[in-house]
Amino acid sequence: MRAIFSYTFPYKKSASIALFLMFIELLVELAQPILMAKIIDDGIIAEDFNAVLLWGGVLLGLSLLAFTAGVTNSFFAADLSQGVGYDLRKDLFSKVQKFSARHFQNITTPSLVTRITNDVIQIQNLLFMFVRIGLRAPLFIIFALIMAFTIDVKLALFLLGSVPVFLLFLFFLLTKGIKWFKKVQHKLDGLNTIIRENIAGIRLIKGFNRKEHEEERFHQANESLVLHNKKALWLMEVAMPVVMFGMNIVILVLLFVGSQILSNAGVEAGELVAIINYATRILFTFSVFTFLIMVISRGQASAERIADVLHQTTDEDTSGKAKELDGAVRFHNVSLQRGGHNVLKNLNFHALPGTTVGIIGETGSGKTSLLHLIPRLYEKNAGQLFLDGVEIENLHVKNIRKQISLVPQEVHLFSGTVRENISWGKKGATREEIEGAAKQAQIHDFITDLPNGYETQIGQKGVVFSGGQKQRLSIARALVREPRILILDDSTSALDAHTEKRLLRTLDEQPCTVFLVAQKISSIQNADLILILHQGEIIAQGTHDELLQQSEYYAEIHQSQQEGVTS
Ligand SMILES: Nc1ncnc2c1ncn2[C@@H]1O[C@H](COP(=O)(O)OP(=O)(O)OP(=O)(O)O)[C@@H](O)[C@H]1O
Repeated sequence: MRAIFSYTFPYKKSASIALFLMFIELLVELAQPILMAKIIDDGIIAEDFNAVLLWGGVLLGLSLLAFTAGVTNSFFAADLSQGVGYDLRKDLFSKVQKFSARHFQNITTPSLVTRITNDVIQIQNLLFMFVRIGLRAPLFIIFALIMAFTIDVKLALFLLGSVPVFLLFLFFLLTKGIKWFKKVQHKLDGLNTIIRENIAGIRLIKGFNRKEHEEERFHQANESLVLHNKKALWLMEVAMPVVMFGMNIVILVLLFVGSQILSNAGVEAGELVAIINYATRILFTFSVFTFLIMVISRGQASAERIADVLHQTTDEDTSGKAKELDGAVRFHNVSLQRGGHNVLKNLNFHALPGTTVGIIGETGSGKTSLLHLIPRLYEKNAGQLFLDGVEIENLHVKNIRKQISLVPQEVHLFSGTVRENISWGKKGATREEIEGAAKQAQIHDFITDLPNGYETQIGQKGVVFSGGQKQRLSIARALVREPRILILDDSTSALDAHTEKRLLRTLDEQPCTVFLVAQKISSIQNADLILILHQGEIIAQGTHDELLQQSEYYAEIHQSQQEGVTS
Protein backbone atom coordinates (compact mmCIF):
# COMPACT_ATOMS: atom_id res chain seq x y z
CA MET A 1 0.00 0.00 0.00
CA ARG A 2 2.94 2.33 0.66
CA ALA A 3 3.99 2.14 -3.00
CA ILE A 4 0.47 3.12 -4.05
CA PHE A 5 0.31 5.89 -1.45
CA SER A 6 3.20 7.69 -3.17
CA TYR A 7 0.96 8.04 -6.23
CA THR A 8 -1.28 10.44 -4.30
CA PHE A 9 1.54 13.01 -3.88
CA PRO A 10 0.93 14.85 -7.19
CA TYR A 11 -2.71 15.24 -6.13
CA LYS A 12 -2.02 16.46 -2.61
CA LYS A 13 -3.83 19.75 -3.34
CA SER A 14 -7.06 17.94 -4.30
CA ALA A 15 -6.60 15.50 -1.43
CA SER A 16 -6.05 18.36 1.10
CA ILE A 17 -9.10 20.31 -0.10
CA ALA A 18 -11.21 17.13 -0.02
CA LEU A 19 -10.01 16.32 3.51
CA PHE A 20 -10.65 19.90 4.65
CA LEU A 21 -14.21 19.77 3.30
CA MET A 22 -14.68 16.39 4.93
CA PHE A 23 -13.57 18.00 8.19
CA ILE A 24 -16.31 20.64 7.83
CA GLU A 25 -18.88 17.87 7.34
CA LEU A 26 -17.50 16.16 10.44
CA LEU A 27 -17.75 19.31 12.58
CA VAL A 28 -21.36 19.87 11.53
CA GLU A 29 -22.17 16.25 12.26
CA LEU A 30 -20.62 16.61 15.72
CA ALA A 31 -22.50 19.85 16.42
CA GLN A 32 -25.90 18.43 15.45
CA PRO A 33 -26.69 16.50 18.71
CA ILE A 34 -25.66 19.54 20.82
CA LEU A 35 -27.94 21.80 18.78
CA MET A 36 -30.78 19.29 19.15
CA ALA A 37 -30.19 19.27 22.91
CA LYS A 38 -30.39 23.10 22.88
CA ILE A 39 -33.67 23.01 20.96
CA ILE A 40 -35.15 20.54 23.49
CA ASP A 41 -33.79 22.03 26.74
CA ASP A 42 -33.77 25.79 25.94
CA GLY A 43 -36.67 25.75 23.49
CA ILE A 44 -39.26 23.00 23.90
CA ILE A 45 -38.94 22.28 27.68
CA ALA A 46 -38.41 25.98 28.56
CA GLU A 47 -41.29 26.82 26.11
CA ASP A 48 -39.13 29.48 24.39
CA PHE A 49 -40.18 29.57 20.73
CA ASN A 50 -37.43 32.08 19.84
CA ALA A 51 -34.78 29.63 21.09
CA VAL A 52 -36.33 26.91 18.93
CA LEU A 53 -36.17 29.27 15.91
CA LEU A 54 -32.61 30.39 16.69
CA TRP A 55 -31.09 26.93 17.23
CA GLY A 56 -33.26 25.43 14.49
CA GLY A 57 -31.96 28.10 12.07
CA VAL A 58 -28.35 27.39 13.10
CA LEU A 59 -28.96 23.67 12.58
CA LEU A 60 -30.43 24.28 9.12
CA GLY A 61 -27.61 26.64 8.10
CA LEU A 62 -24.94 24.20 9.22
CA SER A 63 -26.72 21.33 7.43
CA LEU A 64 -26.66 23.35 4.21
CA LEU A 65 -22.95 24.07 4.74
CA ALA A 66 -22.29 20.34 5.25
CA PHE A 67 -24.27 19.51 2.11
CA THR A 68 -22.21 21.97 -0.01
CA ALA A 69 -18.98 20.68 1.53
CA GLY A 70 -20.02 17.09 0.73
CA VAL A 71 -20.77 17.83 -2.91
CA THR A 72 -17.50 19.75 -3.40
CA ASN A 73 -15.61 17.03 -1.54
CA SER A 74 -16.85 14.47 -4.09
CA PHE A 75 -15.48 16.61 -6.91
CA PHE A 76 -11.96 16.73 -5.41
CA ALA A 77 -12.12 13.08 -4.33
CA ALA A 78 -12.85 12.16 -7.96
CA ASP A 79 -9.91 14.29 -9.14
CA LEU A 80 -7.60 12.44 -6.73
CA SER A 81 -8.86 8.92 -7.45
CA GLN A 82 -9.07 9.34 -11.23
CA GLY A 83 -5.64 11.00 -11.37
CA VAL A 84 -3.99 8.22 -9.35
CA GLY A 85 -5.78 5.64 -11.54
CA TYR A 86 -4.43 7.29 -14.69
CA ASP A 87 -0.86 7.39 -13.36
CA LEU A 88 -0.98 3.81 -12.10
CA ARG A 89 -2.24 2.50 -15.45
CA LYS A 90 0.46 4.51 -17.24
CA ASP A 91 3.27 3.15 -15.05
CA LEU A 92 1.96 -0.42 -15.12
CA PHE A 93 1.71 -0.30 -18.91
CA SER A 94 5.19 1.12 -19.26
CA LYS A 95 6.57 -1.51 -16.82
CA VAL A 96 4.96 -4.33 -18.80
CA GLN A 97 6.56 -2.97 -21.98
CA LYS A 98 9.93 -3.71 -20.35
CA PHE A 99 9.01 -7.26 -19.32
CA SER A 100 10.94 -10.19 -20.74
CA ALA A 101 9.95 -13.87 -21.02
CA ARG A 102 10.74 -14.63 -17.36
CA HIS A 103 8.30 -11.97 -16.18
CA PHE A 104 5.47 -13.41 -18.26
CA GLN A 105 6.20 -16.78 -16.66
CA ASN A 106 5.63 -15.24 -13.22
CA ILE A 107 2.57 -13.16 -14.08
CA THR A 108 0.33 -14.35 -16.89
CA THR A 109 -0.95 -12.01 -19.61
CA PRO A 110 -4.64 -12.14 -18.52
CA SER A 111 -3.57 -11.43 -14.93
CA LEU A 112 -1.64 -8.39 -16.15
CA VAL A 113 -4.73 -7.15 -17.98
CA THR A 114 -6.82 -7.57 -14.79
CA ARG A 115 -4.19 -5.76 -12.75
CA ILE A 116 -3.99 -2.80 -15.15
CA THR A 117 -7.80 -2.49 -15.36
CA ASN A 118 -9.84 -4.01 -12.52
CA ASP A 119 -7.22 -3.78 -9.75
CA VAL A 120 -6.61 -0.10 -10.53
CA ILE A 121 -10.38 0.51 -10.28
CA GLN A 122 -10.34 -1.03 -6.77
CA ILE A 123 -7.60 1.44 -5.77
CA GLN A 124 -9.61 4.30 -7.23
CA ASN A 125 -12.66 3.22 -5.20
CA LEU A 126 -10.53 2.97 -2.08
CA LEU A 127 -9.07 6.46 -2.50
CA PHE A 128 -12.44 7.98 -3.29
CA MET A 129 -14.07 6.40 -0.28
CA PHE A 130 -11.09 7.28 1.93
CA VAL A 131 -11.31 11.03 1.34
CA ARG A 132 -15.13 10.92 1.24
CA ILE A 133 -15.90 9.00 4.41
CA GLY A 134 -12.87 6.87 5.26
CA LEU A 135 -11.19 9.35 7.55
CA ARG A 136 -14.45 10.88 8.71
CA ALA A 137 -15.64 7.65 10.31
CA PRO A 138 -12.77 7.11 12.82
CA LEU A 139 -12.49 10.85 13.51
CA PHE A 140 -16.21 11.03 14.19
CA ILE A 141 -15.97 8.18 16.69
CA ILE A 142 -13.07 9.88 18.55
CA PHE A 143 -14.66 13.35 18.65
CA ALA A 144 -18.13 12.04 19.44
CA LEU A 145 -16.71 10.15 22.43
CA ILE A 146 -15.02 13.34 23.64
CA MET A 147 -18.30 15.23 23.26
CA ALA A 148 -20.15 12.47 25.11
CA PHE A 149 -17.65 12.77 28.01
CA THR A 150 -18.28 16.53 28.19
CA ILE A 151 -21.99 15.80 28.59
CA ASP A 152 -21.95 12.92 31.07
CA VAL A 153 -18.93 10.85 32.14
CA LYS A 154 -20.89 7.79 33.37
CA LEU A 155 -22.88 7.33 30.18
CA ALA A 156 -19.82 8.08 28.06
CA LEU A 157 -17.89 5.33 29.87
CA PHE A 158 -20.53 2.78 28.86
CA LEU A 159 -20.17 3.95 25.31
CA LEU A 160 -16.37 3.81 25.44
CA GLY A 161 -16.47 0.26 26.82
CA SER A 162 -18.31 -1.00 23.74
CA VAL A 163 -15.80 0.49 21.24
CA PRO A 164 -12.94 -2.11 21.58
CA VAL A 165 -15.42 -4.96 21.00
CA PHE A 166 -16.51 -3.43 17.70
CA LEU A 167 -12.91 -2.62 16.75
CA LEU A 168 -11.80 -6.23 17.31
CA PHE A 169 -14.65 -7.48 15.18
CA LEU A 170 -13.75 -5.04 12.38
CA PHE A 171 -10.08 -6.07 12.51
CA PHE A 172 -11.14 -9.71 12.12
CA LEU A 173 -13.25 -8.69 9.09
CA LEU A 174 -10.35 -6.80 7.53
CA THR A 175 -7.87 -9.68 7.70
CA LYS A 176 -10.42 -12.17 6.36
CA GLY A 177 -11.57 -9.71 3.70
CA ILE A 178 -8.07 -9.14 2.27
CA LYS A 179 -7.58 -12.90 1.98
CA TRP A 180 -10.91 -13.48 0.29
CA PHE A 181 -10.73 -10.59 -2.12
CA LYS A 182 -7.24 -11.67 -3.22
CA LYS A 183 -8.83 -14.99 -4.16
CA VAL A 184 -11.59 -13.15 -6.03
CA GLN A 185 -9.03 -11.22 -8.11
CA HIS A 186 -7.18 -14.47 -8.78
CA LYS A 187 -10.41 -16.09 -10.02
CA LEU A 188 -10.97 -13.08 -12.25
CA ASP A 189 -7.54 -13.75 -13.80
CA GLY A 190 -8.64 -17.34 -14.49
CA LEU A 191 -11.85 -16.21 -16.16
CA ASN A 192 -9.97 -13.68 -18.29
CA THR A 193 -7.55 -16.41 -19.40
CA ILE A 194 -10.41 -18.54 -20.72
CA ILE A 195 -12.09 -15.59 -22.46
CA ARG A 196 -8.79 -14.63 -24.09
CA GLU A 197 -8.01 -18.18 -25.22
CA ASN A 198 -11.50 -18.63 -26.64
CA ILE A 199 -11.56 -15.40 -28.61
CA ALA A 200 -8.08 -16.06 -30.02
CA GLY A 201 -8.83 -19.70 -30.85
CA ILE A 202 -12.46 -19.35 -31.98
CA ARG A 203 -11.83 -20.95 -35.40
CA LEU A 204 -9.97 -23.86 -33.85
CA ILE A 205 -12.82 -24.42 -31.39
CA LYS A 206 -15.37 -24.43 -34.23
CA GLY A 207 -13.18 -26.65 -36.39
CA PHE A 208 -12.75 -29.20 -33.59
CA ASN A 209 -16.39 -28.95 -32.50
CA ARG A 210 -15.27 -28.12 -28.94
CA LYS A 211 -17.88 -25.43 -28.27
CA GLU A 212 -19.59 -27.39 -25.47
CA HIS A 213 -16.26 -28.26 -23.86
CA GLU A 214 -15.18 -24.61 -23.85
CA GLU A 215 -18.58 -23.48 -22.57
CA GLU A 216 -18.23 -25.93 -19.68
CA ARG A 217 -14.73 -24.61 -18.93
CA PHE A 218 -16.05 -21.03 -18.98
CA HIS A 219 -19.07 -22.02 -16.87
CA GLN A 220 -16.81 -23.57 -14.21
CA ALA A 221 -14.51 -20.53 -14.06
CA ASN A 222 -17.50 -18.19 -13.99
CA GLU A 223 -19.14 -20.19 -11.20
CA SER A 224 -15.94 -20.28 -9.20
CA LEU A 225 -15.62 -16.49 -9.48
CA VAL A 226 -19.23 -16.00 -8.35
CA LEU A 227 -18.72 -18.42 -5.45
CA HIS A 228 -15.60 -16.64 -4.20
CA ASN A 229 -17.22 -13.25 -4.67
CA LYS A 230 -20.30 -14.42 -2.75
CA LYS A 231 -18.15 -15.76 0.08
CA ALA A 232 -16.28 -12.47 0.37
CA LEU A 233 -19.46 -10.42 0.17
CA TRP A 234 -21.27 -12.74 2.55
CA LEU A 235 -18.60 -12.03 5.13
CA MET A 236 -19.30 -8.33 4.76
CA GLU A 237 -23.09 -8.77 4.63
CA VAL A 238 -23.13 -10.78 7.85
CA ALA A 239 -21.04 -8.10 9.49
CA MET A 240 -23.72 -5.42 9.10
CA PRO A 241 -26.50 -7.21 11.10
CA VAL A 242 -23.94 -8.23 13.74
CA VAL A 243 -22.89 -4.61 14.20
CA MET A 244 -26.54 -3.47 14.21
CA PHE A 245 -27.40 -6.06 16.87
CA GLY A 246 -24.50 -4.96 19.06
CA MET A 247 -25.45 -1.36 18.48
CA ASN A 248 -29.03 -1.87 19.65
CA ILE A 249 -27.86 -3.61 22.82
CA VAL A 250 -25.53 -0.71 23.64
CA ILE A 251 -28.35 1.80 23.04
CA LEU A 252 -30.73 -0.19 25.25
CA VAL A 253 -28.16 -0.24 28.06
CA LEU A 254 -27.58 3.50 27.63
CA LEU A 255 -31.32 4.20 27.74
CA PHE A 256 -31.72 2.07 30.83
CA VAL A 257 -28.78 3.62 32.68
CA GLY A 258 -29.71 7.09 31.36
CA SER A 259 -33.30 6.81 32.61
CA GLN A 260 -31.99 5.80 36.07
CA ILE A 261 -29.73 8.86 36.16
CA LEU A 262 -32.51 11.06 34.80
CA SER A 263 -34.95 9.85 37.44
CA ASN A 264 -32.28 10.60 40.06
CA ALA A 265 -32.09 14.10 38.50
CA GLY A 266 -28.52 13.53 37.28
CA VAL A 267 -28.89 14.83 33.72
CA GLU A 268 -31.33 16.91 31.73
CA ALA A 269 -33.61 15.24 29.17
CA GLY A 270 -31.92 17.11 26.27
CA GLU A 271 -28.52 15.91 27.42
CA LEU A 272 -29.73 12.30 27.52
CA VAL A 273 -31.14 12.73 23.99
CA ALA A 274 -27.78 14.21 22.89
CA ILE A 275 -25.76 11.35 24.35
CA ILE A 276 -28.10 8.74 22.85
CA ASN A 277 -27.77 10.64 19.58
CA TYR A 278 -23.97 10.43 19.77
CA ALA A 279 -24.19 6.74 20.65
CA THR A 280 -26.50 6.03 17.71
CA ARG A 281 -24.22 7.92 15.35
CA ILE A 282 -21.05 6.29 16.70
CA LEU A 283 -22.58 2.88 16.29
CA PHE A 284 -23.96 3.75 12.89
CA THR A 285 -20.42 4.78 11.95
CA PHE A 286 -19.31 1.27 12.89
CA SER A 287 -21.82 -0.14 10.44
CA VAL A 288 -20.38 2.24 7.78
CA PHE A 289 -17.03 0.70 8.70
CA THR A 290 -18.20 -2.73 7.56
CA PHE A 291 -18.75 -1.27 4.10
CA LEU A 292 -15.43 0.56 4.27
CA ILE A 293 -13.68 -2.64 5.32
CA MET A 294 -14.90 -4.24 2.10
CA VAL A 295 -13.46 -1.41 0.02
CA ILE A 296 -10.22 -1.43 2.05
CA SER A 297 -9.82 -5.25 1.84
CA ARG A 298 -10.38 -5.20 -1.91
CA GLY A 299 -8.08 -2.19 -2.31
CA GLN A 300 -5.34 -3.78 -0.19
CA ALA A 301 -5.52 -7.04 -2.17
CA SER A 302 -5.35 -5.07 -5.44
CA ALA A 303 -2.56 -2.83 -4.14
CA GLU A 304 -0.41 -5.91 -3.46
CA ARG A 305 -1.07 -7.25 -6.97
CA ILE A 306 -0.21 -3.87 -8.53
CA ALA A 307 2.93 -3.43 -6.41
CA ASP A 308 3.99 -6.93 -7.48
CA VAL A 309 4.12 -5.69 -11.08
CA LEU A 310 5.68 -2.31 -10.31
CA HIS A 311 8.44 -3.86 -8.18
CA GLN A 312 9.62 -6.33 -10.82
CA THR A 313 13.19 -5.62 -11.83
CA THR A 314 13.60 -5.42 -15.58
CA ASP A 315 16.67 -5.68 -17.75
CA GLU A 316 15.88 -2.20 -19.17
CA ASP A 317 16.81 -0.80 -15.79
CA THR A 318 20.45 -1.82 -16.20
CA SER A 319 22.78 0.64 -17.85
CA GLY A 320 25.43 -0.25 -20.35
CA LYS A 321 27.46 1.12 -23.23
CA ALA A 322 25.70 2.39 -26.34
CA LYS A 323 27.48 1.18 -29.47
CA GLU A 324 26.96 1.29 -33.21
CA LEU A 325 27.05 -2.38 -34.14
CA ASP A 326 28.81 -3.93 -37.11
CA GLY A 327 26.85 -7.14 -36.60
CA ALA A 328 29.45 -9.66 -35.37
CA VAL A 329 27.87 -12.24 -33.03
CA ARG A 330 29.86 -14.76 -31.01
CA PHE A 331 28.52 -17.43 -28.66
CA HIS A 332 31.05 -18.91 -26.24
CA ASN A 333 29.84 -21.90 -24.18
CA VAL A 334 26.39 -20.35 -23.92
CA SER A 335 23.74 -22.29 -21.99
CA LEU A 336 20.14 -21.46 -21.23
CA GLN A 337 17.68 -22.92 -18.79
CA ARG A 338 13.92 -22.51 -19.03
CA GLY A 339 11.47 -23.83 -16.49
CA GLY A 340 14.33 -25.76 -14.85
CA HIS A 341 15.32 -27.54 -18.10
CA ASN A 342 18.54 -27.12 -20.04
CA VAL A 343 17.17 -25.73 -23.28
CA LEU A 344 20.54 -24.72 -24.79
CA LYS A 345 23.84 -26.36 -23.88
CA ASN A 346 27.35 -25.01 -24.48
CA LEU A 347 26.72 -23.24 -27.77
CA ASN A 348 29.80 -22.03 -29.65
CA PHE A 349 29.81 -20.25 -33.00
CA HIS A 350 30.98 -17.01 -34.60
CA ALA A 351 28.99 -15.02 -37.15
CA LEU A 352 30.94 -12.34 -39.02
CA PRO A 353 29.34 -8.96 -39.84
CA GLY A 354 27.18 -9.01 -42.96
CA THR A 355 27.06 -12.80 -43.23
CA THR A 356 24.04 -15.10 -43.17
CA VAL A 357 23.66 -17.76 -40.51
CA GLY A 358 21.17 -20.53 -41.25
CA ILE A 359 19.76 -22.57 -38.36
CA ILE A 360 18.09 -25.91 -38.79
CA GLY A 361 16.93 -28.52 -36.30
CA GLU A 362 13.92 -30.55 -35.33
CA THR A 363 11.04 -28.97 -33.45
CA GLY A 364 11.88 -28.09 -29.86
CA SER A 365 15.64 -28.25 -30.51
CA GLY A 366 16.10 -24.66 -29.26
CA LYS A 367 16.18 -22.52 -32.42
CA THR A 368 13.83 -19.83 -31.12
CA SER A 369 15.58 -19.80 -27.76
CA LEU A 370 18.96 -19.22 -29.42
CA LEU A 371 17.58 -16.30 -31.47
CA HIS A 372 15.93 -14.69 -28.44
CA LEU A 373 19.26 -14.51 -26.63
CA ILE A 374 20.68 -12.04 -29.18
CA PRO A 375 18.33 -9.08 -28.39
CA ARG A 376 18.35 -10.23 -24.73
CA LEU A 377 14.71 -11.30 -24.73
CA TYR A 378 16.02 -14.31 -22.79
CA GLU A 379 18.94 -14.15 -20.37
CA LYS A 380 21.54 -16.89 -20.71
CA ASN A 381 22.50 -18.88 -17.60
CA ALA A 382 26.14 -19.57 -18.49
CA GLY A 383 28.81 -18.69 -21.03
CA GLN A 384 29.49 -15.46 -22.89
CA LEU A 385 27.68 -13.79 -25.75
CA PHE A 386 29.61 -11.09 -27.63
CA LEU A 387 28.26 -8.48 -30.03
CA ASP A 388 31.17 -6.87 -31.92
CA GLY A 389 33.51 -8.35 -29.32
CA VAL A 390 31.71 -6.73 -26.36
CA GLU A 391 29.92 -8.90 -23.82
CA ILE A 392 26.19 -8.36 -24.23
CA GLU A 393 25.71 -7.48 -20.54
CA ASN A 394 28.00 -4.48 -21.03
CA LEU A 395 25.89 -3.07 -23.84
CA HIS A 396 22.85 -0.85 -23.41
CA VAL A 397 19.81 -3.07 -24.00
CA LYS A 398 17.63 -0.42 -25.61
CA ASN A 399 20.47 0.72 -27.83
CA ILE A 400 21.27 -2.74 -29.17
CA ARG A 401 17.59 -3.60 -29.68
CA LYS A 402 17.31 -0.52 -31.89
CA GLN A 403 19.85 -2.13 -34.20
CA ILE A 404 18.33 -5.60 -34.22
CA SER A 405 15.15 -6.58 -36.09
CA LEU A 406 13.32 -9.72 -35.03
CA VAL A 407 10.58 -11.35 -37.06
CA PRO A 408 9.04 -13.85 -34.64
CA GLN A 409 7.63 -17.22 -35.58
CA GLU A 410 4.11 -16.07 -34.81
CA VAL A 411 3.48 -13.02 -36.94
CA HIS A 412 1.68 -10.21 -35.21
CA LEU A 413 0.09 -7.33 -37.11
CA PHE A 414 -1.44 -4.30 -35.43
CA SER A 415 -4.81 -2.80 -36.27
CA GLY A 416 -4.28 0.13 -38.64
CA THR A 417 -3.18 0.59 -42.21
CA VAL A 418 -0.53 -1.34 -44.14
CA ARG A 419 1.66 1.80 -44.08
CA GLU A 420 1.32 2.13 -40.30
CA ASN A 421 2.22 -1.52 -39.83
CA ILE A 422 5.42 -1.22 -41.84
CA SER A 423 6.44 2.15 -40.42
CA TRP A 424 5.86 0.73 -36.92
CA GLY A 425 9.39 -0.64 -37.38
CA LYS A 426 10.88 2.84 -37.72
CA LYS A 427 9.38 5.97 -36.24
CA GLY A 428 8.99 8.63 -38.93
CA ALA A 429 9.92 6.35 -41.84
CA THR A 430 9.52 8.13 -45.19
CA ARG A 431 7.27 6.91 -47.99
CA GLU A 432 10.35 5.85 -49.98
CA GLU A 433 11.72 3.88 -47.02
CA ILE A 434 8.38 2.11 -46.45
CA GLU A 435 7.89 1.21 -50.09
CA GLY A 436 11.56 0.22 -50.44
CA ALA A 437 11.23 -2.20 -47.54
CA ALA A 438 7.99 -3.61 -48.98
CA LYS A 439 9.74 -4.17 -52.33
CA GLN A 440 12.61 -5.99 -50.63
CA ALA A 441 10.09 -8.13 -48.71
CA GLN A 442 8.35 -8.97 -52.04
CA ILE A 443 5.02 -7.53 -50.89
CA HIS A 444 4.95 -4.15 -52.69
CA ASP A 445 3.06 -5.41 -55.78
CA PHE A 446 0.43 -7.11 -53.67
CA ILE A 447 -0.09 -3.91 -51.64
CA THR A 448 -0.40 -1.65 -54.69
CA ASP A 449 -3.04 -4.02 -56.09
CA LEU A 450 -5.22 -3.49 -53.00
CA PRO A 451 -8.06 -0.95 -53.53
CA ASN A 452 -6.54 1.50 -51.04
CA GLY A 453 -2.91 0.46 -51.51
CA TYR A 454 -0.74 1.34 -48.54
CA GLU A 455 -3.74 2.96 -46.81
CA THR A 456 -5.65 -0.34 -46.65
CA GLN A 457 -6.89 -1.20 -43.17
CA ILE A 458 -5.65 -4.50 -41.76
CA GLY A 459 -7.59 -6.86 -39.52
CA GLN A 460 -11.24 -7.42 -38.67
CA LYS A 461 -12.39 -4.12 -40.10
CA GLY A 462 -10.23 -4.38 -43.21
CA VAL A 463 -8.35 -6.86 -45.36
CA VAL A 464 -7.41 -10.15 -43.74
CA PHE A 465 -3.96 -11.19 -44.96
CA SER A 466 -2.90 -14.76 -45.66
CA GLY A 467 -0.12 -16.40 -43.64
CA GLY A 468 2.52 -15.73 -46.34
CA GLN A 469 1.39 -12.12 -46.84
CA LYS A 470 1.57 -11.51 -43.10
CA GLN A 471 5.09 -12.97 -43.01
CA ARG A 472 6.26 -10.67 -45.83
CA LEU A 473 4.63 -7.64 -44.23
CA SER A 474 6.41 -8.33 -40.97
CA ILE A 475 9.70 -8.80 -42.85
CA ALA A 476 9.11 -5.37 -44.46
CA ARG A 477 8.55 -3.97 -40.97
CA ALA A 478 11.88 -5.47 -39.87
CA LEU A 479 13.77 -4.23 -42.96
CA VAL A 480 12.54 -0.63 -42.77
CA ARG A 481 14.67 -0.21 -39.65
CA GLU A 482 17.84 -0.98 -41.64
CA PRO A 483 19.03 -3.24 -38.82
CA ARG A 484 22.59 -4.37 -38.21
CA ILE A 485 21.31 -7.81 -37.23
CA LEU A 486 18.19 -9.31 -38.80
CA ILE A 487 16.59 -12.33 -37.14
CA LEU A 488 14.01 -14.35 -39.04
CA ASP A 489 12.43 -17.15 -37.02
CA ASP A 490 10.93 -19.49 -39.59
CA SER A 491 9.55 -16.41 -41.34
CA THR A 492 9.52 -17.79 -44.86
CA SER A 493 7.68 -21.04 -44.08
CA ALA A 494 4.41 -19.92 -45.67
CA LEU A 495 5.95 -18.56 -48.88
CA ASP A 496 5.84 -20.35 -52.20
CA ALA A 497 9.22 -21.52 -53.50
CA HIS A 498 9.46 -18.79 -56.14
CA THR A 499 8.71 -15.87 -53.78
CA GLU A 500 10.99 -17.33 -51.11
CA LYS A 501 13.87 -17.55 -53.59
CA ARG A 502 13.49 -13.88 -54.57
CA LEU A 503 13.21 -12.86 -50.93
CA LEU A 504 16.32 -14.81 -49.93
CA ARG A 505 18.26 -13.18 -52.77
CA THR A 506 17.29 -9.72 -51.46
CA LEU A 507 18.17 -10.68 -47.91
CA ASP A 508 21.56 -11.79 -49.13
CA GLU A 509 22.19 -8.27 -50.43
CA GLN A 510 21.36 -6.67 -47.08
CA PRO A 511 24.35 -5.07 -45.35
CA CYS A 512 23.52 -6.81 -42.07
CA THR A 513 24.07 -10.11 -40.31
CA VAL A 514 21.09 -12.34 -40.99
CA PHE A 515 19.96 -15.22 -38.76
CA LEU A 516 17.58 -17.44 -40.62
CA VAL A 517 15.73 -20.37 -39.06
CA ALA A 518 14.17 -22.67 -41.62
CA GLN A 519 12.72 -26.13 -41.97
CA LYS A 520 13.96 -26.63 -45.54
CA ILE A 521 17.64 -26.92 -46.37
CA SER A 522 16.94 -25.12 -49.66
CA SER A 523 16.13 -21.98 -47.64
CA ILE A 524 19.54 -21.86 -45.96
CA GLN A 525 21.92 -23.66 -48.26
CA ASN A 526 23.52 -20.42 -49.46
CA ALA A 527 24.20 -19.26 -45.91
CA ASP A 528 27.80 -18.51 -44.90
CA LEU A 529 27.36 -20.61 -41.79
CA ILE A 530 24.77 -23.27 -41.00
CA LEU A 531 24.13 -24.46 -37.45
CA ILE A 532 22.45 -27.78 -36.81
CA LEU A 533 20.65 -27.87 -33.49
CA HIS A 534 19.69 -31.10 -31.80
CA GLN A 535 18.22 -31.21 -28.30
CA GLY A 536 19.72 -27.84 -27.43
CA GLU A 537 23.21 -28.56 -28.76
CA ILE A 538 24.99 -27.54 -31.95
CA ILE A 539 25.85 -30.95 -33.32
CA ALA A 540 27.50 -29.61 -36.50
CA GLN A 541 28.28 -26.30 -38.18
CA GLY A 542 29.76 -25.14 -41.47
CA THR A 543 28.71 -24.29 -45.00
CA HIS A 544 26.26 -26.42 -46.97
CA ASP A 545 29.04 -28.24 -48.82
CA GLU A 546 31.06 -28.81 -45.65
CA LEU A 547 28.07 -30.21 -43.81
CA LEU A 548 27.15 -32.53 -46.64
CA GLN A 549 30.62 -34.00 -46.22
CA GLN A 550 30.89 -33.92 -42.44
CA SER A 551 27.39 -34.42 -41.02
CA GLU A 552 25.51 -37.61 -41.65
CA TYR A 553 22.46 -36.05 -39.98
CA TYR A 554 22.55 -33.06 -42.39
CA ALA A 555 23.13 -35.25 -45.41
CA GLU A 556 20.17 -37.39 -44.42
CA ILE A 557 17.82 -34.43 -44.08
CA HIS A 558 19.10 -33.08 -47.40
CA GLN A 559 18.55 -36.43 -49.04
CA SER A 560 15.00 -36.81 -47.67
CA GLN A 561 14.07 -33.25 -48.69
CA GLN A 562 15.50 -33.78 -52.18
CA GLU A 563 13.39 -36.93 -52.49
CA GLY A 564 10.37 -34.95 -51.35
CA VAL A 565 10.97 -32.43 -54.14
CA THR A 566 11.58 -34.96 -56.91
CA SER A 567 8.88 -37.51 -55.94
N1 LIG B 1 8.76 -21.04 -21.05
C1 LIG B 1 9.34 -22.22 -21.15
N2 LIG B 1 9.49 -23.00 -20.06
C2 LIG B 1 10.05 -24.21 -20.14
N3 LIG B 1 10.52 -24.74 -21.29
C3 LIG B 1 10.40 -24.02 -22.39
C4 LIG B 1 9.81 -22.72 -22.40
N4 LIG B 1 9.83 -22.25 -23.65
C5 LIG B 1 10.41 -23.22 -24.42
N5 LIG B 1 10.75 -24.27 -23.66
C6 LIG B 1 11.40 -25.51 -24.11
O1 LIG B 1 12.61 -25.17 -24.74
C7 LIG B 1 12.86 -26.05 -25.79
C8 LIG B 1 13.25 -25.25 -27.01
O2 LIG B 1 12.16 -24.49 -27.43
P1 LIG B 1 12.29 -23.57 -28.73
O3 LIG B 1 10.99 -22.85 -28.90
O4 LIG B 1 13.51 -22.75 -28.62
O5 LIG B 1 12.48 -24.67 -29.87
P2 LIG B 1 12.41 -24.52 -31.43
O6 LIG B 1 13.55 -25.29 -31.95
O7 LIG B 1 12.34 -23.08 -31.82
O8 LIG B 1 11.03 -25.25 -31.74
P3 LIG B 1 10.06 -25.07 -33.01
O9 LIG B 1 10.80 -25.45 -34.21
O10 LIG B 1 8.94 -26.00 -32.70
O11 LIG B 1 9.63 -23.64 -32.98
C9 LIG B 1 11.62 -26.90 -25.98
O12 LIG B 1 11.87 -28.19 -25.45
C10 LIG B 1 10.55 -26.19 -25.18
O13 LIG B 1 9.67 -27.10 -24.60
